[in-house]
Amino acid sequence: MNKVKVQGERWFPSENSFSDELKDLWGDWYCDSEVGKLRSVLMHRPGKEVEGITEHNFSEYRFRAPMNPERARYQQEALADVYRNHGIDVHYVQNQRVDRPNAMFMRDLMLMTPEGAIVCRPAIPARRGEERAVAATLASLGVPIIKTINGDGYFEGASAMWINRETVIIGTGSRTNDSGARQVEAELQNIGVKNIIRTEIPYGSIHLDGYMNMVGENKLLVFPWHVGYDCAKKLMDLGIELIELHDIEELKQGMSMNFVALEPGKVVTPAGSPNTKALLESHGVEVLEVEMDEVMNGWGAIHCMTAFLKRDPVLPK
Ligand SMILES: NC(=[NH2+])NCCC[C@H](N)C(=O)O
Repeated sequence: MNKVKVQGERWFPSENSFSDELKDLWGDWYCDSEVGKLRSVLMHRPGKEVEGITEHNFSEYRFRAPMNPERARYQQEALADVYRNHGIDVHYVQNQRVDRPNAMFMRDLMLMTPEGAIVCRPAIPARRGEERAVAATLASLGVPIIKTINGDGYFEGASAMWINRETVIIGTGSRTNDSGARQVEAELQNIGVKNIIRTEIPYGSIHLDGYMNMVGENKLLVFPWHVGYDCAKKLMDLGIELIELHDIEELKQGMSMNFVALEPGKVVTPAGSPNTKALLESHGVEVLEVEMDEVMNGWGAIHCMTAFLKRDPVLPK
């Protein structure tokens, strides 16, 4: 008589959550804010792709002016040195395409979350495809990819801004459509984000970081004429202090809001915007400056070039 035996031991699933196991199984990656102490970033060193940007073609790539590759690399390296000097790990994208001059603006290609990265889908044809090398690099580092924007959606990382573990702003406009925004919202809800503030990005801007940026826990620098009233109201109701920057020349020409917080109350910012610097200092923010004029010819600066891989958590008030 052939007896099939039930094996003595049962194989039970682990009831641990993904985030309980993230550190052990993948690595120490996390981001739920723009200001929690910065530990690790992903950048792309401008390679061959920026060597052919001239007077004749710069606007095709949505650059502001031709770019001197050597100077741009030098300025990016100076920024990376500031990060390294603050104990931040700087990782670089591997094997990026050589026909995508905007690839250095890493912010737009991924959005880090507490459980891993969302790989974006850039909106403009001149950028589409940059995300593939980013996905491969994330995989090789061991950063989980929790979502890749697909279907008819497009979404760029700078269309979202973390306020704290429970709150994220998402802006739709020329770089993020409703489908892209909904895909991101679904992922954020899945990992416990409670307040998603949807807002419209004005015609004259492409990303949220063109007119808002966090400088400390519960402290947001804004250009008040761009922030929708409903968005501002929701933020204030959540206890977020809005600091108003009024200098449109510094904001647009000097990209003075395009900074990265190294920790709450300490930012590294493009040099040359004294009014913004004074405003930040008057709110107790320490400001480090780095020359960025060459990089700015690509119409991006410090915040645009820096994707976060790890920040310390920031819990809601
Ligand atoms: N996060 C940002 N603000 N990125 C700016 C990207 C600039 C780039 N030339 C583009 O049009 O895509």
